[in-house]
Amino acid sequence: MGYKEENKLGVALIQADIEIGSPQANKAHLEELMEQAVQQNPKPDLLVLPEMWNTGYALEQIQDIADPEGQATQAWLSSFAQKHEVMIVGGSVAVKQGDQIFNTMYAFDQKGEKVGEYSKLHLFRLMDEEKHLTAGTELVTLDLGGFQAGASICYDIRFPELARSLALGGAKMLIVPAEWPHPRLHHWRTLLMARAIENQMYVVACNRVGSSRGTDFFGHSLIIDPWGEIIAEGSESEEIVTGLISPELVDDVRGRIPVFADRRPEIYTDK
Ligand SMILES: O=C(O)CCC(=O)C(=O)O
Repeated sequence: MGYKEENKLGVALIQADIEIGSPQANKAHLEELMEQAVQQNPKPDLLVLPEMWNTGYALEQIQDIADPEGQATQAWLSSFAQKHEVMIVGGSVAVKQGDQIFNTMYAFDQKGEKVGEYSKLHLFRLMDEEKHLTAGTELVTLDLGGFQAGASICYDIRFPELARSLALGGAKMLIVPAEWPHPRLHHWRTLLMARAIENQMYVVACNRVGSSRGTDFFGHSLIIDPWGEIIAEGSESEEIVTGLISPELVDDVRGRIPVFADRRPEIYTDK
């Protein structure tokens, strides 16, 4: 049994290392960690994986190793979710659609039904993403057991407009799979904290660990509450980071400081 009876959601972030360019090895490794996560007592209700876990940033080979239509990834996530009766936000994977490659998140409920998918909107030029990937075009909110979760991926958190739009659309949680490296730990923690405080929403962020081609990824996966308090934070090693979140706290914080009612959109510029 999970946490359902208390109207709370138990979240487990799978803070894993990723082997660049090796989708099969990464899937097998993640599955081991996910098995460990669902053996915990109480069992988490929701698992969240890191960004681009199938290929890592093997961008020069990405046309050859991205998952065609995301089919293999979706079948695997759906079957794990159904078998273990757990919701999964499957981080993101490189997905091939025709000649284009997207950085795409898939989410499933406990019955293995797809809840939604989201492709990263903001491509990260520092890693040449825009040379190899195609950006998504849609805002996505996932219904995770009645808890509305806005979708974002890594670099997306540098764009406060995205989290604000998702919050205005009803999201009470921001989900953030990432491959965020040193030396920008300060940016990662500060931006995530800010997105939580300014939007009075949970932030659930799963970053990878380990090194690829001279880049060191620091983990520090975070679960932050709508008051900006850290519920759980990962180390720099592989681990499962867990925490309990409650939709009522979002309403409580939004009731205490009515940021959304006090906005002045008629004065802000759009562009
Ligand atoms: O914005 C950053 O500093 C890191 C972003 C990133 O690594 C990514 O989007 O993959």
